Parts: sequence; structure tokens; C-alpha cells
Amino acid sequence: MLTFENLSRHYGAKRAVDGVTLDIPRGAFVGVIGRSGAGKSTLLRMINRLATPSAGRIAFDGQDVTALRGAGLRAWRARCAMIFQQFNLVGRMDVLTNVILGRLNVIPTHRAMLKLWRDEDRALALAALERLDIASLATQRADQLSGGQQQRVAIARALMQNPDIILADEPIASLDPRNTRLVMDGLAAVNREYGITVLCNLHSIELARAYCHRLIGMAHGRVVFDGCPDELTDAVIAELYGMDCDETRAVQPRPAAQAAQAEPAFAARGLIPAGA
Ligand SMILES: Nc1ncnc2c1ncn2[C@@H]1O[C@H](COP(=O)(O)OP(=O)(O)OP(=O)(O)O)[C@@H](O)[C@H]1O
Repeated sequence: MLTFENLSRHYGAKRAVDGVTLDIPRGAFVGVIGRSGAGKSTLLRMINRLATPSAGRIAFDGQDVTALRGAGLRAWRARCAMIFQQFNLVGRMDVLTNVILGRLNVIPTHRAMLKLWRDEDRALALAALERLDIASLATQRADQLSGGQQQRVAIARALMQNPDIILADEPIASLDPRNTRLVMDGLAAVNREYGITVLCNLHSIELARAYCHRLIGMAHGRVVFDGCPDELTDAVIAELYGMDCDETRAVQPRPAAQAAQAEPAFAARGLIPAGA
């Protein structure tokens, strides 16, 4: 269970996140929605401590992660992998190497510097790529891939950390509709098949309703909605985005029933061992 207790982050007088209290059970797929500047990224970045809370507490299974320093903080960061809008791959390296880099926390430095990967590292990386249906790209340079392919490599790299949580900050912001689906299908699959908790910031209400089990709506740093996709009414959307109801209809989603049916884009083959 991931718990926020009265969590805040202020930048000067600006309350980016303001007194958020939430419980997120293991295995949830949570969409964080709200207009630009609502505090979505700051909330996610506080979880893995890329941003430091100004007040309040974050706990995971009862352990206070706001207090972690040094090795404890590094270990926590390995347990909550982050997926960024800009993919953050090493463009001149091949895909397999990029994915293996997700295991840097357990690979000795001298091996990493000399790229002396063990067979086990390669096998795990290949399995992760297979889960995302892109094993055929393993030897290609990362900068030769499409945006959607790069983001799926980033998810495979995240899997190599064997994380409890994946934090995805607008993972599909720069992708076309087909690649958007493939990436969201990939996140849905790792959530469903590995039980990894996913927190995903999304600008698209349609995607949030289609893929997430629970939506958290933020405005001015505060949580103004917390519920399942069916409960996200026109009135709530209007409050979140500051639109009137006619405008919100223009961004209305498909029926939520389609959500759970989001099929993974790959065949199920060979799980990454849970303890790997
Ligand atoms: N490092 C920072 N320094 C100063 N202000 C910041 C910083 N990071 C965020 N903010 C401010 O905090 C508020 C929340 O920002 P945040 O990026 O969390 O919003 P967001 O909902 O993720 O927006 P977007 O959807 O555009 O990414 C904004 O007003 C932003 O300008």
C-alpha cells in the first residue's frame, strides 16, 4: 500500500501539491488527471523523491519513504521505476543495452563500465522486450526507433528494476494514436500480469477512462476527484478543467466498459522471474 499523508510541495508561494492524503493499494492502475499545472508531475516525482516534499509523509507498506537517505533512498528508487514523456534512452546504444541498464542497481560498476553483461542479464532483457513485443529490435540503436517503440523499450527497462511501482509521467504525450495504444497496452499488461502498481499522469480523459481502474483528479495541487472512471461526470470534468459541460462533451470518452478490454499488444511468453 502506497500512502500519502497530508503531502505538500511548495515552490515559494506556489502550492504545487497541497495537502494530499491518499491510499493506493498494490496492483492498482491509477490515472492522475487535471489541467496543466494542477500538480500531477510534482505528485509523481515526490514518490521517487525526484521532488522533495515540503510537508507530509509518503509511506510504502508502512515504511516512511520521505525519510530515506543514501543507500535506502537508492533502493527505494529502484522499486519505483519512472517512465518519462521523453523516453530517456541512450540513443547511441542498442536496445538490449538500454534495457540491461535498468539493472544497474544490481550490476557491479566495473561490469557496467566494460559492458560485461552476464547471460542472465541478456536473457532478462530479452524477456522484457518480448513482453512488450519488440524483441526483434534488440540490436537496433535506440535513436533509430519510433517514439512508440522507444517508449516500449523504456517500459522494458523499467521492468528490469523488478519494481513495485511504475510512475509514468505523460508517457504518451508525443505519440500518434496507434503508438499511444501500444504503449498504454504495455503498461496495462505489466500491471495485470506482474501486479505492478501503475500511476500514470494523463492529459487525455478518454485514455484515462479506458485504461485506469481509478482516477485521481487534481486542481490547484489538491485532489478534487477520487473514484472509478464511471463516476467521472461532466460536472467533475468541468471542475477539473474549468470548462462548461458543452466543452467537456467534446472530450468525452468511449464507454468505460472498453477499458478493461485493453488487450496487450503481445503474446504471453516467459515471465521475468519475480525475484530477478
Ligand atoms: N521546480 C519548480 N519550480 C517552481 N515551480 C514549479 C516547479 N515545478 C513545478 N512548479 C509549479 O508547480 C505547479 C504544478 O506543476 P506540475 O508540473 O506538477 O503540474 P502538472 O499538472 O504536472 O502540469 P503538466 O500537465 O503541464 O505537466 C505549476 O504551477 C508549476 O509551475
